[in-house]
Amino acid sequence: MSNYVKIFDTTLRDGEQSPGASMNKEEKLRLARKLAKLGVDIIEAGFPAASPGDFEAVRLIAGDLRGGPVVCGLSRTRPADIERCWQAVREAEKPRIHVFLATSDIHLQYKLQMTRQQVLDEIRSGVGHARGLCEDVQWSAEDASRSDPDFLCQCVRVALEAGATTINIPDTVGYALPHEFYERISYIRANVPEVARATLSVHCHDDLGHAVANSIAGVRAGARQVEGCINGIGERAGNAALEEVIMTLATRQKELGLITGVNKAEIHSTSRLVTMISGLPVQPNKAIVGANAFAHESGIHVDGVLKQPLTYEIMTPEEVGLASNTVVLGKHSGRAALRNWLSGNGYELDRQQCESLFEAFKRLADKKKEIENDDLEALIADEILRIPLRWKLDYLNVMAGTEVEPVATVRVFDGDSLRREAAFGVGPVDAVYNAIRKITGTQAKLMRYGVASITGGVDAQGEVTVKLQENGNEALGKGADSDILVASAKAFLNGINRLEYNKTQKMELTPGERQL
Ligand SMILES: CC(=O)SCCNC(=O)CCNC(=O)[C@H](O)C(C)(C)COP(=O)(O)OP(=O)(O)OC[C@H]1O[C@@H](n2cnc3c(N)ncnc32)[C@H](O)[C@@H]1OP(=O)(O)O
Ligand SMILES: CC(C)C(=O)C(=O)O
Repeated sequence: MSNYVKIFDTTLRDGEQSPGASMNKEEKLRLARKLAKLGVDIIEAGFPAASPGDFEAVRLIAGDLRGGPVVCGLSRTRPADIERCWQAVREAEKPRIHVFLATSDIHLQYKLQMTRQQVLDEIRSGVGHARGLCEDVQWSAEDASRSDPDFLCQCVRVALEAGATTINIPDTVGYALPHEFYERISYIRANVPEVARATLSVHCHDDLGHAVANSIAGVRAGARQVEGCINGIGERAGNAALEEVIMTLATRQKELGLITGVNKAEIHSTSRLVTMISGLPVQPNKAIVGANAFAHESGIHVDGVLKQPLTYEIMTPEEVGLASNTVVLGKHSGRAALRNWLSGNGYELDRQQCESLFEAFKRLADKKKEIENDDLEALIADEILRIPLRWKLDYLNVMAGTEVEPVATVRVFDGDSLRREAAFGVGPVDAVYNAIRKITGTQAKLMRYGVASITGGVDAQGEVTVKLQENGNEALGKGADSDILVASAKAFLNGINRLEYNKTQKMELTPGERQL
């Protein structure tokens, strides 16, 4: 038996069945081209009988892709659906009609309202009709994992006799356990030996979170096509995430002995395109393509990864198309992570400086979820360079609203003495800044002003970052407070302190500040 596993992508069909993920034909075409670049073997482009738009999308993709994957359309066993499907895929270099019919008693009794004999007849006529139009016909036994195994085998036999070239065994409602799914595929192979003439395929849903495990169980039992969607999108809880299937086969190739034709370096960009087009975000902890899949924060992990990535990475980020892994600085970071950040950002601190920066960093990390470059730059300025705090906010009062011109009264410490001024402005922040300008006499221009919240909730701490420029000198200022006007005043005064310090020290802008 071949060790090549065909990858059947149904992001454009089953993936599109995710509520809210409908795609227009231009989006589908764009994604189909990307999937072709990813190197999947089959693209299920849609369900042509579903709507004129889906018919057009499948037709467009079939006519567009050259030298690449098989282009497939889904169809019920009804003659009109099959004709419509053929009309849509016939221009493809390698067209496929995919006919499905449910085989479980639950579906027969309640949904199809058909007897087993009627189902067998319908498979024979539907697959036979499709085969009369197209050389490549796939038949799927919807709800196969809940079907009576012997009746399922009978259906498979009929589909093969009618000309099916691929037999797909779906776990439509994600009910199977991996060992059961393995047994089901093995049972079909043992009881319908003629299935060896066709490609045996698996199509698993994730209702109990076993879609990928069941797909791998399927190929271990002899299936040689795996169906799924990028990012694991799809009906209800989704389909098997193809990137996980692909990377499982690649990462455990020695043990499984199976290969695919996928260009793995395209995985990440394909995932991003699917997110963009479907509008379905990827959870950060999602395997392979989640934002945290190659990110490390815990000190012990970062220390290990910096010494040897193999300690905590079972595949390289480059393999799946990411430039590198990321080290995230936060509450759980250790000194190795901080030293790594410092050397990467051009700082040479001695041991003692590193220690005091590390302590300040941990104090900040207890308050703030993620530590950004700006935060570390500010800590270095405060903890290592120890910029003197000449100007310090004492209090401020602001009057603003729809009917008054904003006016602020601000009192500031100048060393040990106090100074107070009032000023108008176009808004409350501008009024505060004009009052501070009067007090400090600064000529600094405000080049950038940004607000971020440090904590959540109504008592969130707001953090203001400003970038100031005066006579060619630039400096960052930061201030945090639950009142955004107070945070703004603190940031402005912090920037003025740093500008004055720069003037006396002729201090260059730090690398982090220069990037801003
Ligand atoms: C497991 C899967 O993912 S299967 C694919 C699911 N995807 C979709 O359904 C998306 C596209 N579907 C559609 O746009 C519509 O359902 C259409 C156009 C196909 C059909 O619409 P309608 O004719 O209004 O039928 P409706 O959707 O209400 O019901 C489905 C009918 O198809 C029948 N049916 C279901 N599966 C099949 C099948 N494989 N072969 C033949 N008939 C089937 C049902 O028994 C039902 O028949 P009934 O109307 O005689 O009761
Ligand atoms: C049409 C088939 C393959 C399907 O989507 C399912 O059974 O989940």
